[in-house]
Amino acid sequence: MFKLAKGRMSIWAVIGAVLFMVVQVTANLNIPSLTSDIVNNGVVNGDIDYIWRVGMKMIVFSLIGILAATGNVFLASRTSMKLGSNLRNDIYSKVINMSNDEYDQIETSSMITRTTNDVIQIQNVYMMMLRMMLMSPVMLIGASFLAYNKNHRLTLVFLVVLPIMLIFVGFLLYLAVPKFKAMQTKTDRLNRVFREGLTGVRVIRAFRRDKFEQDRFEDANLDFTRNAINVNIIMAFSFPVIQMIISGTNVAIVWFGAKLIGVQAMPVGNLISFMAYAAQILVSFMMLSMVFIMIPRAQASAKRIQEVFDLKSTLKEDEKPVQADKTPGNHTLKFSHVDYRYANAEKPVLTDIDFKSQSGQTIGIIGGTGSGKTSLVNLIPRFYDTEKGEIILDGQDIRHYGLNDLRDMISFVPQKAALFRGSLRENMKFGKADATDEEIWQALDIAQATDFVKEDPAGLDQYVEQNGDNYSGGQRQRLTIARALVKKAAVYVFDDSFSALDFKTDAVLRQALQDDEHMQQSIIVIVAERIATVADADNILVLDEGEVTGQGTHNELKDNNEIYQEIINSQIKKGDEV
Ligand SMILES: Nc1ncnc2c1ncn2[C@@H]1O[C@H](COP(=O)(O)OP(=O)(O)OP(=O)(O)O)[C@@H](O)[C@H]1O
Repeated sequence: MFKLAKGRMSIWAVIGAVLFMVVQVTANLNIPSLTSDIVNNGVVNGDIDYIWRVGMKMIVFSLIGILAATGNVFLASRTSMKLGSNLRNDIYSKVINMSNDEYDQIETSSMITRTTNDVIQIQNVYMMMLRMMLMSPVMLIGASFLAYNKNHRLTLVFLVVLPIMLIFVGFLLYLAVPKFKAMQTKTDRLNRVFREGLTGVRVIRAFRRDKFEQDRFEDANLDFTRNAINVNIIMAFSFPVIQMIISGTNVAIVWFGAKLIGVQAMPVGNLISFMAYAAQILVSFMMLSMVFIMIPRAQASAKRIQEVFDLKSTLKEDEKPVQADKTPGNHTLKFSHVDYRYANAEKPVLTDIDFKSQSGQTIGIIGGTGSGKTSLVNLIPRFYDTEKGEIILDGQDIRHYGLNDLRDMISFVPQKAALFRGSLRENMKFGKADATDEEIWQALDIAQATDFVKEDPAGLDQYVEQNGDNYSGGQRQRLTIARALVKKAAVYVFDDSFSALDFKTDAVLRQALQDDEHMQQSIIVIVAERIATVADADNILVLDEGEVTGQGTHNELKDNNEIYQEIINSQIKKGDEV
């Protein structure tokens, strides 16, 4: 937990909070002594002047205490909130820069809980620590010392009370800590089920799984609620017990104190201040135990956050990266006997992938579902790294380029069309921040998106909802294609990006790509399940179970590749054009 705070909290704010706390405790500890003074020397002797003088002192100490407490709360809150904010930023930046292998290791819902709920636990516990954890021992020691000074014999009461308190707090910790710790994993489960339900709501409705999903959610919710209720029961049960212990202590103090006053072994005022110190001792003891209840939960949260930071990047950056050539023309791409295996997978998903291409050429990749097409293209921008073999771009192993430099050379249209909430213009500028409207319209033209974009009078200012939900599947695909085209790259990868387009649009779009001057100077990689989409490619790779069973032009493969023929036959049967 302390490791997480290192460098993310202002040391000056921490020192400031501690100093304010010391001032606050000193002021608070002085007030009971002044009370006994005012009673013993002012009230008992009827000395009004004395009462005024000491009274004024009490007011000054109270004001100092209030101001110091305000300063302490301000600095403690500020620096712990800052810690929370820094942690969130760092987790986000870690996640954004993760390789897909690392990303696959922690579920998205858990990642969200870690960034929000877990960070809040850490932030709260630091605030408590700066407020109470440091204050309690100082107050405990100070109050005990001063109480002992007021009357040695009365202090013996604590020899009975403190062990009772210790046993009770120990019991409380034993009951509450596991439940507090479990809160985080239960929050995770609740978020996961909720998230799945939300993202898959249409599927759930279509398959009439509403009841099943509702039960699943209720189950997770009930589990979470039960735990939360148990935690609250324990806490609710603890307060009256503590109150009872405090009241019992007061009764004992008054009982024995009265006897001491009776035999004139102690002045009346000392009894009053002794009771105040006793309250301070017990309250600080309680505050300390509360912190000890909260720390294990925060530690569990800290462990979960640290797990994210500790994810080792499998993507190693070259210490002396070579400069990438981002100018159009003259680019080459070569896969040299590439194997790839997902983390923890038994066998490679890609074996001995070998092909080459150059600017102006289109590579088609075709194969059945799960044959490894997406896995293959994901290797080009280094979303994952090859297990064996090399991918060579412009004569250099892609691992020799800086990661950002490499990704600048590639424009990628992922299988799942993802758009972001904001204006269409903002979405289109994703790959080229300074793109002009003209460039954007040109890309929309090639992507066959101009017509439906123009239907909205807001044009490029039209609003894109989260995930691009206000567009149809085909429209979303065309917009993601346009976004990729706005970026001027050496390699364009279209991962099954034409699947939601009708045949005509698919054909017109591909023709427009071929006619575009910049595209003619780039390498185009098109992944498809439809023969028609890749038929014009200069080289088509036929993938089957991660292996290239053949490569060549449409006509070559049509004649001599069995799998290609099977795909053609299956699509002819379905009535598709070839
Ligand atoms: N993140 C992952 N972790 C583990 N295995 C994966 C992962 N992604 C894909 N796979 C496995 O790799 C194999 C190839 O998947 P891939 O997505 O590359 O196929 P594909 O040809 O693109 O399929 P589709 O056309 O259905 O998208 C599949 O068997 C799949 O289960």
